[in-house]
Amino acid sequence: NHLNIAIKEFLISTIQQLSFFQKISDRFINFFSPYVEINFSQYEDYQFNHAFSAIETYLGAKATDKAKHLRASQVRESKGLVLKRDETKVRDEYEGVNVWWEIETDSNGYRTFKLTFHRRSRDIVTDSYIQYVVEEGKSIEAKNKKMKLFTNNPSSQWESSKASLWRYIDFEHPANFETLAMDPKKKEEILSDLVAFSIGKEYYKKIGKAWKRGYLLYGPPGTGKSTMIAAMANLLNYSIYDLELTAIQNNSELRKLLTATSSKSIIVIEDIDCSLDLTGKRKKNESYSTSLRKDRGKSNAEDESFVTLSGLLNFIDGVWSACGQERIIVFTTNHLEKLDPALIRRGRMDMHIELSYCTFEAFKILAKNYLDLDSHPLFKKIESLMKETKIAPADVAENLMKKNREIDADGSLKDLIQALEKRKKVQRDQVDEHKDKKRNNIRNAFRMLF
Ligand SMILES: Nc1ncnc2c1ncn2[C@@H]1O[C@H](COP(=O)(O)OP(=O)(O)OP(=O)(O)O)[C@@H](O)[C@H]1O
Ligand SMILES: [Mg+2]
Repeated sequence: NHLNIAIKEFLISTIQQLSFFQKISDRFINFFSPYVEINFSQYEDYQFNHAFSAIETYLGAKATDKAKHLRASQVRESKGLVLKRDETKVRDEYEGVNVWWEIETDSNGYRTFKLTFHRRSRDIVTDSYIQYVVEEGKSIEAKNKKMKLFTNNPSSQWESSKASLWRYIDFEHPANFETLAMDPKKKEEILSDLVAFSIGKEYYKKIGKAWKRGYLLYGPPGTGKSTMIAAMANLLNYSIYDLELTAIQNNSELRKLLTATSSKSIIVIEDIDCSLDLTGKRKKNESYSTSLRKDRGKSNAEDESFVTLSGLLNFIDGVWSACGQERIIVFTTNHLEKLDPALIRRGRMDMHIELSYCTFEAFKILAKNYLDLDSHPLFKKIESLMKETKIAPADVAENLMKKNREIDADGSLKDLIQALEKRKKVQRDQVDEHKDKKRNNIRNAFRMLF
C-alpha cells in the first residue's frame, strides 16, 4: 500500500512537471492506478460552487496550527479523524480510510480541489465522507461567521449603486437569553422553539413548508423586545436585517429588499403599528403614543407610505415562502390591539410572545445580573410592591445600574423601592383621575338629560 502511494506520488511529481504530458499522465495514472480521483472546482457552470468553499474551510481548519489541538481531541473522542499536512497535499483519515486532498490553480486563477482515494474505499468516500466534509466545513463557516446588522437605505439612494439596498455594520450586541429578565418557563419555551427551528431542515422539508418562522413580540416600551431580538441573533448566529418601512415607497421596493436578504437571518420590522397604516381604522390625527421614546415622527411619513398591509401579507405568504430558506421574521409592537387580525393570524406569525412589565421572577434575574444577588432582605418588600405596580424591566435595570465604581446592592435596591413607591402613587392617582372623569361624565350626562 505504502509503496503504491509512493510510486503514485513519484509519477505525479515527475510527469506533471512536463505540462505537455499532463493529459497523458492523468490517463496513464487512471489506467494503472488503483486510485480514484474526484475534482471539485471553484466554479461550476459559471456559478460559485458552495461545496468548494466548504471544503476549503474544512481543510483550512484542519491544516492550521489549531489542528494539532483539534487532532488530539478528535483522537480522544475516537472519531478517527487524523490529518497530516505536507506542502501540497493534505492527508485525511475517515473511518479508517485514507484520502488525499490537493489544490490546483489553472491559468485563469480558478482553483480545483482534487480528492484521491483507493478504489476499494469508493463507497465510503462517495456515500458519506464528502458529505461529512462539506457539512463540517459549512458548520465551521457558520461558527466563524461575523454577525451583521443591516439597515435599509432610503430607496431614493438605490440608484447610485447596486449594492446599496442594505448597509451594514458588524453586529456585536451582548444580549443573551440568560440575562433576559422574563418568566423562566416562557423563556424556555421560546428557546426550544428557536432551537427546533434552527435544526429543523429535514422536518420542514418533510412537511412541505418553507423553512421560515415568524415571531410577534408585543408589550410596553422597555420590556425587552429589541433585547430579545439581539439575544435570538446571538443564540443562532444569525444576522439581523432591521427593515425600516418608512424609508421605502411601495410594495415592489419591499419585495426587492426582502429578496436581497441572506439565509440564516432575522428580518425585523419594529413598531409595526406605527410603520404602516395597517388597520385603516385609525383616524389620521389620532396620537397613538404619548411617550417621547416612541415619537419618531412616523405619523407624517405614514400618510405618503404606499407600503400596505396587503403588500406585506402577500409577501410573507407568496414570494417570500418561495425564495430562500432559514429566515426568521420578527414584528414588534407596543399595541397588539391595533394590529389587523390578518397580520397576526397563526401561520403567519407562528409564535406570539408577550413581554410584560417586570414580575418578581424577572426582577430576580436582573438582581443576579446587575448586583450578583440571589436573595436580600429587601426582596420581600420589592416583591409586594411589584405586584401592585407596573414597571418596565428597563426602568428596574436603570435603578440597579451601579452609580459609582463599586456595586452598592443596598443603595440600588433602596433606589428601586423608591422608584416603585413613586410609581405606585402616580398610577393610583391616574386611576383616581380616571374614576373622577368617569363620574363627571355620568354627572354631565344626567344634567343634559334632565
Ligand atoms: N426583559 C429584560 N431583561 C433584561 N433587560 C431588559 C429587559 N427589558 C429591558 N431591558 C433593558 O432595558 C433596555 C431597553 O430595552 P429594549 O430596548 O429591549 O425595550 P423594548 O421592549 O424594545 O422597548 P421599545 O418598545 O421602546 O422598543 C435594554 O437595553 C435592557 O438593558
Ligand atoms: Mg425596541
